[in-house]
Amino acid sequence: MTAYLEIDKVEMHFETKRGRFHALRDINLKVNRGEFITLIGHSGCGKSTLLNLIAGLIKPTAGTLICDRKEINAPGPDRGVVFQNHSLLPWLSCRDNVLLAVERVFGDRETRAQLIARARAALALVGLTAAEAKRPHEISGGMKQRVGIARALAMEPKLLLMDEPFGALDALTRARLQDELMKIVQATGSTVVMVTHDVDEAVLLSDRVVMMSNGPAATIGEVLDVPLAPVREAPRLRLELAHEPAYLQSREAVLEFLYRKQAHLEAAA
Ligand SMILES: Nc1ncnc2c1ncn2[C@@H]1O[C@H](COP(=O)(O)OP(=O)(O)OP(=O)(O)O)[C@@H](O)[C@H]1O
Repeated sequence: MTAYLEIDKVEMHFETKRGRFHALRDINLKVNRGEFITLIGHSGCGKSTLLNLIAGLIKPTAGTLICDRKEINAPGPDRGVVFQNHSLLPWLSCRDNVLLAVERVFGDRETRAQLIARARAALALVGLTAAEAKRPHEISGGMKQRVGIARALAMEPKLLLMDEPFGALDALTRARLQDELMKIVQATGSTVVMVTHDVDEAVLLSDRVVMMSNGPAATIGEVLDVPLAPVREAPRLRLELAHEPAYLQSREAVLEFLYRKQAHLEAAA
């Protein structure tokens, strides 16, 4: 089976005032359709850079990224992106923020009523029907983030890219949105690549946790297969997992990588 997303020998350098900066080296990763992947690593190791490469927002210095057999060289509606800061337009209602994205993808082949129906369905999926007419300043941080997710989902992307989508939220809101995301993934079967700093979030949600080494010239250090039933089959239940050996061992493996293996390298550098 060919992978849905294929990252092959990717290198990323940035030209800076102080010369060339080697951000990523020899990144190789294959993601299958329907898989949920998280990228985890210490701050500055290049997680967002890798996500931006997949989104097509930046181009690699070397190597190739292929999505659904086509080389990625620009952003596209097949890849929906959710950033940490919702980036909503403040003068538009929640519905119109979502509608804007929907129009870009489906505007040339659907009526306005159909486009509005799509925007409303996406807001319903994240539980925001009641807030449709509100503008961003009238809703909470968690709700804004849900509008951002609705906007990405409304484009029906085959690949959902999320850069610390819940990073700015309090722990309870974060847990609620993680649960919601699991339900959405089950309903849509989306393939997801998500950047996170949070070990529990990574293990709770993913089929595989991709652990990155420290930069400069960061690369994929280890990939952990999480031996739990995939979220796309049934949302995982956090309270049950708290005592589940497979969950606890996975969590320990990620902590070990981040705080023992990578901490040593950092100290030695
Ligand atoms: N446009 C750019 N120009 C120069 N250097 C950059 C650029 N973008 C990122 N970098 C550098 O590349 C490295 C990786 O940055 P990136 O934002 O991808 O890390 P990250 O793992 O997402 O960090 P964090 O977890 O703190 O968000 C950092 O050292 C950063 O300073």
